[in-house]
Amino acid sequence: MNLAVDIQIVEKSFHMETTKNIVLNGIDLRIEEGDFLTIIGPSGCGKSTLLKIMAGLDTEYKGVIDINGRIVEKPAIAQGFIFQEHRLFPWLTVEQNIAADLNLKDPAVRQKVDDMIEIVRLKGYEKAFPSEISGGMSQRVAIARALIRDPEVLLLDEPFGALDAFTRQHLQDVLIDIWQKKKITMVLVTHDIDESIYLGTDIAILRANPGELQKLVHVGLSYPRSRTDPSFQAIRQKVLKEFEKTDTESYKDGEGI
Ligand SMILES: Nc1ncnc2c1ncn2[C@@H]1O[C@H](COP(=O)(O)OP(=O)(O)OP(=O)(O)O)[C@@H](O)[C@H]1O
Repeated sequence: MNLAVDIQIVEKSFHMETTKNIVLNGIDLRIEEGDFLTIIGPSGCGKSTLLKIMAGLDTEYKGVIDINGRIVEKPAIAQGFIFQEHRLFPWLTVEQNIAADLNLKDPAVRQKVDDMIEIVRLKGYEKAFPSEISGGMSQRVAIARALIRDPEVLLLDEPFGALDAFTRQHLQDVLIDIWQKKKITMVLVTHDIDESIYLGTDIAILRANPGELQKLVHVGLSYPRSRTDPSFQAIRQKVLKEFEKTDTESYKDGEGI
């Protein structure tokens, strides 16, 4: 396997009026091509900040992010980004949102949009507007819009956080399906331990104050996974144990999850 993403963050801090808040400290992580890294950790430990740095949305930090040999210095198509809320254009239909600035009249684009609609399971909703579809469907449109540009890495920040448990589980399966079909490197931030195990080839557990890598857990289970399987539960215990450690270590300053 080739190395897809090399993350070396020496320090990321935010400066308040008189204080300096060190958010990420010494994060050193490598993601192999085609892997699915999930990132979990207590609230405020810097998960979203880490993802934004990887996306090139935040460049004010000490360190370097390398994606397939290219240093990330600004947002680029190579780093697809999915936000918690879908951010679709309300005045465009599903297919127009997926195509966005690409010309839907171009037969090659039309074909790609149709393929994406198939992959994200939205056939029949091509002409619907965002106001006419559910939150889960909107998030699938957002994923299709990122994927149609063939990113090298897809970065997802709590993409299913606002959805109900049933929709969430369905979309986790859709995401696994996309990941397996497109063989794309994925990085997903979540608060949900089960989601991190269900999706990830590897789980990065962060602790807070400052955000540091507590543990990298290799999941090592085949897909599709069963949440009730003893091997799944064994990984869960392992992750929970690490969480207990971050709990006592991260909340020294009285922060809650
Ligand atoms: N633009 C900003 N200016 C100042 N501080 C910020 C900014 N963005 C984030 N922070 C601070 O950085 C820390 C990490 O925030 P971040 O959103 O990355 O954490 P998180 O782990 O994603 O949190 P959550 O799980 O609650 O979404 C927090 O203390 C937050 O207040």
